[in-house]
Amino acid sequence: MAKVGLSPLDPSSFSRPEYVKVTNLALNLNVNFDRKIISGTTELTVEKIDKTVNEVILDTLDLNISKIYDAESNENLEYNLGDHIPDYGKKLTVQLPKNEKTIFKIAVGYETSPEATGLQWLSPKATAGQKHPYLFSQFQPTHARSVLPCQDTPGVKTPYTATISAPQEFTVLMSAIRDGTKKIAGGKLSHFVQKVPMPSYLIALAVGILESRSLGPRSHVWAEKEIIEECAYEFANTEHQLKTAEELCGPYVWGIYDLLVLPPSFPYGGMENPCLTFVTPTLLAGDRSLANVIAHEIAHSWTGNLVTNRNFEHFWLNEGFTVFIERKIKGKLESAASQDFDAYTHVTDLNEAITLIGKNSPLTQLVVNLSGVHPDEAFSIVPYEKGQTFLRYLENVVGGPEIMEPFLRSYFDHYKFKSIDTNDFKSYFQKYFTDNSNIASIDWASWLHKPGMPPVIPDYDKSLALICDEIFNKFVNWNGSESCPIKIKDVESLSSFQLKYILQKILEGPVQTVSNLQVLSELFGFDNIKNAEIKFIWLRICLKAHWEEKIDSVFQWINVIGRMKFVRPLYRDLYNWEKTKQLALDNFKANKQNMMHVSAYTLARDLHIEE
Ligand SMILES: CC/C=C\C/C=C\C[C@@H](O)/C=C/C=C/C=C\[C@@H](O)CCCC(=O)O
Ligand SMILES: [Zn+2]
Repeated sequence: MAKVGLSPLDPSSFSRPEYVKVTNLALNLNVNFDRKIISGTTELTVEKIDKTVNEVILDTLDLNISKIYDAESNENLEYNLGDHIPDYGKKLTVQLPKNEKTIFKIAVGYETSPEATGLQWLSPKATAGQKHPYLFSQFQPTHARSVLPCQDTPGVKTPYTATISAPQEFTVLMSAIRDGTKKIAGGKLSHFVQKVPMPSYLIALAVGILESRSLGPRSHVWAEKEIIEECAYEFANTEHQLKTAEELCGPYVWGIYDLLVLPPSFPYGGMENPCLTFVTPTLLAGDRSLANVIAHEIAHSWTGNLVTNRNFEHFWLNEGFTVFIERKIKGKLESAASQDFDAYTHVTDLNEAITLIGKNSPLTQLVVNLSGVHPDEAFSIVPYEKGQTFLRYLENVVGGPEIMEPFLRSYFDHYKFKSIDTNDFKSYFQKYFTDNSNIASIDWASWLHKPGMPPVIPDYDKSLALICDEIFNKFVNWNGSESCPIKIKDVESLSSFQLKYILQKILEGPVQTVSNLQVLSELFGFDNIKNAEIKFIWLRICLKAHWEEKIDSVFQWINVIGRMKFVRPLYRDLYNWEKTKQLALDNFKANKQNMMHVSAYTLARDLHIEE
């Protein structure tokens, strides 16, 4: 059911940019760690699209508004705040000055709530340095409205400037070009400019005690000093990845590409905030093996950030394209076999996700209906993996990468700086390939609108998987009485992705005995494994085997890291084992105040807790 007052163009926003549209944002905000609030003014430039309309509609969530005024005349403006709709907030309707102008500057004075869903305020003990607090944001999909009044829909893109005041010793970073700092009494001002129009969900802010290291001509990595050298080592290939992405996609328009490695509670692997990708420290494997997430975030510089889904019902346009490009970068930097291995092994993940959601659930369609469903609730890997599968299928139909890649560059160029929906993509594709008779066979309706697994799974190169299948078969056919049939020499040349694939097969296969798992653990050194992807699957295998000694390790890990990709399945596994069900519920209750809103919100649903 659609929620009252939400837009017909975007079921997750109150705003109506088709009448009056925000065209620029200027933030002037102060960060108060003691009160856990941000306060100040956001100035919005708005333009009448429909000259007969005299009000602008904005999204807000838990903002305490003190006044709204015409920034040019300083005259107060009338406004109305609607009823609070859980998860969506309040519709803010501002009456525009009554004159002949079509462009206005309105300023909103306000402060945020300490519970702002788009912010995480960390106490010193949740940081590596342990001495100072830390603040970071995560606005995708609809949390920008908890920090600034805005048209919080990806259908609206604007440039922004910001002046942020914070205590002197802190570094302030945003998804923008840094434009200098100035000392003031009791703190400092940090200035930012983002000239490229972008949606509200890409505005980002982090404030902490940070250091940086250069990664290349247009990149720095930022992190707390305790992990900065590790980060500089891990992400040393960033410039190679950027150059490869540019060869595939066209010019990089954002100027700089910096990385910020956040404290472990960050809920995602990475977030593609322009000029400053946010990443989880769970990428720090020590051997650069998880830097594919950086390729993913770099790819977003075109897919999502330059060409943006009009609303989150078309999220696959952001994420399916991004995974497709990420794997192409991998193919160019490593090999075609590893590109395909990545795609092939994720078919299993897609299947697992679809089974969990329900193979007939409309949320497993590529294009979803989000009326009455919050995007955070609908989020899964389906748009990522089903989306990339569709694009790979289309690539095969049109004649391969040599034909598809020029199309991709043309598509990015055609729709750059715009927000589009699936029909825009479809019509551009059909027009571009109008002379290609193969495209008549594409069953668009099934691909886009049917739930469940994709209609076609492309014939991927499985050479790297076959090596793993042999090792897996040896292990599962082992009765445990003779010595383990897997030897060091069988596994030492495996990549961490191959090891992960073997473990995934073990997880999906029959329950293992603890004694067989002990042998496997010694062989691979799982007790001290640094690679978070391996650690994750390994702990799931241990829980499935009801290996009681490992329960503590699981809780220790999920109480430190916040990455939902790992934390959610582990909580679900704990919930599904009678011995750990109540422990999981108690642990969640004890720790949810340390989690970001999105983690607490989705975990409460996973654990069937009525909030
Ligand atoms: C069908 C889905 C419909 C709507 C979802 C829209 C937004 C989802 C929202 O919850 C925000 C997602 C943010 C994602 C950020 C990063 C991911 O790419 C990370 C993926 C998982 C990981 O690696 O940790
Ligand atoms: Zn992504």
